[in-house]
Amino acid sequence: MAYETEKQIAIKAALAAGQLCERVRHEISPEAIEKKDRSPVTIADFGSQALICRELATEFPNDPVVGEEDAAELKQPEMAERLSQVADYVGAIAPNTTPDQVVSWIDHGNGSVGPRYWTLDPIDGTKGFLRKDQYAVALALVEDGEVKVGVLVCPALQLSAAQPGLMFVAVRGEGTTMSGLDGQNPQTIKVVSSENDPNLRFVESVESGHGNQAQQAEIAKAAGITQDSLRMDSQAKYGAVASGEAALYLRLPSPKTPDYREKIWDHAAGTIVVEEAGGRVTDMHGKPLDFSQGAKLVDNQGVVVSNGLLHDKVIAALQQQTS
Ligand SMILES: Nc1ncnc2c1ncn2[C@@H]1O[C@H](COP(=O)(O)O)[C@@H](O)[C@H]1OP(=O)(O)O
Ligand SMILES: [Mg+2]
Ligand SMILES: [Mg+2]
Ligand SMILES: [Mg+2]
Repeated sequence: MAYETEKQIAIKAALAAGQLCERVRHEISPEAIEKKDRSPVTIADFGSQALICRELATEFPNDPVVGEEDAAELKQPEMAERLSQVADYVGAIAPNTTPDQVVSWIDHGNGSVGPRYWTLDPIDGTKGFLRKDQYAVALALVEDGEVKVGVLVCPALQLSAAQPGLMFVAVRGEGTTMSGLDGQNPQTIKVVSSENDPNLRFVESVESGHGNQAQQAEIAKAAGITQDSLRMDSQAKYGAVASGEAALYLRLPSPKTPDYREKIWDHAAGTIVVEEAGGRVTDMHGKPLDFSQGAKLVDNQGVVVSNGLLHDKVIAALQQQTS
């Protein structure tokens, strides 16, 4: 099987990072939420990136990693205490970790997009993380602009009666699986395959500023969706489409930030998870997402993620609106 080592290492690293994030999150006090104290997400973000980069640097020393975070802030003298907190959390999983190692692992994520690279969002959906809603650890391997391996660890996601905590894993040409966070018994998943499916609904961000909720509602309606949207933080939305919990995910540019360009780490892992489950991912003009241009998807605007069946209808509705 292709990319077997990459897949196994990515799973191991993302699960360890998810474990660290959950430990930090369980310790968030209600007062911290009240005060809008962002330190828990800072600690978990840095710890997650450190653990994943440590694994990738050891196993694939020649592969650049394009991670969301860097250690510039954490290296400041006034951040010494924060850095030692991060080192303690990382050390619980990778014993004897020093603060210097943490800094150098995080900075391993400062790589550039090239013919082969990894991209990492150590916590996608920081607002969801702090609200104790959805968030994801998202890791993907990209070669020649095409995502080849994607892992999404969603520690708070619960789609059936089972325990919360789901992992989605996809390898190009080999399908997508979903499992619990023990990684046992991965099940192959498929997108919604009929227009009569009760899950013919759409997902969108909780954050109104990350999209255009009014336009998203109109387009979903034009595509034949009659149910209200399901709002969810993070790339967990891609997991919802891949597993057939929803048929469409719309992320249209917010009128407040029309020039916003999406980041590669916010979409790479999710894209392959949906495509390998039988779905489609493009921008709002129907163009494939181009992961070869740098950290931003400079040639794409908005994102449309579907079960495939609905895709052309959605793009046509968008074209009609703007013509
Ligand atoms: N104006 C914007 N439009 C779309 N996405 C945004 C915007 N501002 C921030 N984001 C990104 O949305 C992601 C969260 O998505 P969701 O709302 O679906 O959970 C974050 O990674 C965040 O990036 P950043 O970390 O740079 O703020
Ligand atoms: Mg993100
Ligand atoms: Mg993030
Ligand atoms: Mg962020």
